Amino acid sequence: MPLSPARPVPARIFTQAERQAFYDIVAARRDVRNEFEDRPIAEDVLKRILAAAHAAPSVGFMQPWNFILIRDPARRQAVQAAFAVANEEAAAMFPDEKQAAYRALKLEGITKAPLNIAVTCDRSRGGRVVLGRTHNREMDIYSTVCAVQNLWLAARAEGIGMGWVSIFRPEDLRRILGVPDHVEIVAYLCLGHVSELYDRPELAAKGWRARLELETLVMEEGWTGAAPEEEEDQSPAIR
Ligand SMILES: Cc1cc2c(cc1C)N(C[C@H](O)[C@H](O)[C@H](O)COP(=O)(O)O)c1[nH]c(=O)[nH]c(=O)c1N2
Repeated sequence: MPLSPARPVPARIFTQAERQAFYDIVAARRDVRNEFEDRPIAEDVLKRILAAAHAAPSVGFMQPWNFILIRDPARRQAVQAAFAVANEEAAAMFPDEKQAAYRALKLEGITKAPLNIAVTCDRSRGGRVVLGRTHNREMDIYSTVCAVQNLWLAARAEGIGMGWVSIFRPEDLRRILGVPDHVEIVAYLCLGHVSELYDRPELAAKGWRARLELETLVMEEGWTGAAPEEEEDQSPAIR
């Protein structure tokens, strides 16, 4: 395939409607646990979502990710069982007065969602010395998280809900999925069509934790001290 010349081409200017569509998708993305419908995701849709993930930035263009697609009900049952063990341990970590509220939350859609995806980071890809990772070894993990966020937004654009489940003993997932030691499991994701979604984070809707005010998080020129936590804002549209 002929390569295009190695110099910049004009940057496309997006229309106001295109920009707004992007911000609407960002604002309407949710972490989904329970609203999954029981119908498969079409292969062409899945391909586009994965292509969006693969278009993410990565340190030294390392592209350290793999996407393990998990559809087998028996394997998802095993993952669900691993979650249940860890979730019981998790509940016990909260102060007594929060444990009942924690146990009332639904924190995964592993068997309800028709598709699970484990996103991994191959820490050996691209060799030992990677451009941009020379002074911070975690940059390949951060890159993989960028891919997860692209995947999450693309899924929402396609009408697919996604939930991230992180309440596992890492060694349990590694065993169930047969992941080798040099590869880190960065995210375990549940995906499926959704026709209903919360209009704000479910944890906010259920009173677990409120969204912080953006203005309290922005600092000028240097660290000026974290502000005390404020009242919930109502997740306004981004305009
Ligand atoms: C790294 C990471 C890990 C997790 C999550 C997210 C991220 C980024 N979230 C989802 C999280 O609770 C959710 O994103 C916030 O509550 C905000 O809600 P929205 O994503 O805006 O709907 C999440 N949710 C859940 O029900 N079980 C889980 O184990 C996790 N784990």
